[in-house]
Amino acid sequence: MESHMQAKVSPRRESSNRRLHRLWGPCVGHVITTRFSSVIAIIGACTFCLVLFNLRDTGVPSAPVHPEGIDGFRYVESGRRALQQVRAVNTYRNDTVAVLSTTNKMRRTLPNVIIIGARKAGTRALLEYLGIHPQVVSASREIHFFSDEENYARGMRWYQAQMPLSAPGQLTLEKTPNYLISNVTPERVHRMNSSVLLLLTLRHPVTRAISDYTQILANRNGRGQASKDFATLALHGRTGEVNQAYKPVYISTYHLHLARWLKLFPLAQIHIIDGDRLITEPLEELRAVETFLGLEHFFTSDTVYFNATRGFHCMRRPVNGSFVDSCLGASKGRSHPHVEQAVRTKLSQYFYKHNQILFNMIGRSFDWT
Ligand SMILES: Nc1ncnc2c1ncn2[C@@H]1O[C@H](COP(=O)(O)OS(=O)(=O)O)[C@@H](OP(=O)(O)O)[C@H]1O
Repeated sequence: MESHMQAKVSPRRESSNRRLHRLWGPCVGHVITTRFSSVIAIIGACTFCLVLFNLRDTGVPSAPVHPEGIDGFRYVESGRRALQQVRAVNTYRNDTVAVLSTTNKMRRTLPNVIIIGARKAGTRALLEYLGIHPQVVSASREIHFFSDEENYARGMRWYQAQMPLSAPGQLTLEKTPNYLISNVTPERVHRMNSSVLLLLTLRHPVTRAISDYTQILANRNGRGQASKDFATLALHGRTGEVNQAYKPVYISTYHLHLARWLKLFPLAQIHIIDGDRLITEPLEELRAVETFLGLEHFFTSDTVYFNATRGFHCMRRPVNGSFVDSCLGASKGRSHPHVEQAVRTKLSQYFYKHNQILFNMIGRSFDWT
């Protein structure tokens, strides 16, 4: 066969082949001596190029690829593109650390979205609303992983095991309002996943502080402990000045806490929800959250509706193919104790300058007069 094919080679080509043979050695010369060998050489060269192409450094691991075809992306800090890439990275990372459950394709993943606070600003309502979205699963209880030393010492596997099962493509959501004010949490969250998406609900600082006090009061009453009134705790008795160290006041000084997060996370990665509007206009706030998370629009007045008996919005939760009405428990939406207008004014004046710092920080303002 080989000698037959060689017989068809022209004398001119034969002499050039002999030159090549002399130059590149017997091996190369032999390969290109015949047309058949040339075709083999071209195929070989193409295969070699393909291998080189696949081995190139793309900056992201080449496997595993997300079942929906989403591969890892580099995170670029700019607007919408950044968020799209953040989502892709989240999906990718969670797939790589997924603990496969016994249920086919369902798994527990580390959260790709965290509600970091603020306490008493509607975090539970936000979690429960998002929990009925088909593309979201949420951990029902507060995990306190990053902010609690004992829990943090249990490790990332433990944290992951606290998450609900999710299908590929679903986001996993956790909420622990204490994360906002915890000094150690931003750095720990960042170490877990620098691309995690953060949700932060903010409420009028005075209303939030009174709501916080109401919660503490209810807990103390439940334990049979006596309590001072709000004004006594929030203002210094002798001077009448605001007691900045009183925790409900301190928590409402939002910029102090957010500044720690912004040292590590770009603002584009933190979506701020107006907690007051979440009470009155939840659909608008939820639609903005859907857009931020890249979810399909699911919430309508059918799924989130005002319940006149409850005095708050409630939701229709999908259960076994039908919808079940569901409102938050009695610990949400408690009536607040009376606080004198003079005390409210004093606090509003105190918060004014802090609010301005916050508004500059986030490029957005709230009507917190
Ligand atoms: N739909 C609906 N139903 C009931 N309550 C609602 C709802 N949406 C927002 N809120 C407001 O949420 C406030 C409680 O905030 P949190 O869930 O963040 O509290 S907690 O920190 O988890 O204890 C709670 O504050 P208070 O009214 O002071 O109790 C509510 O006003």
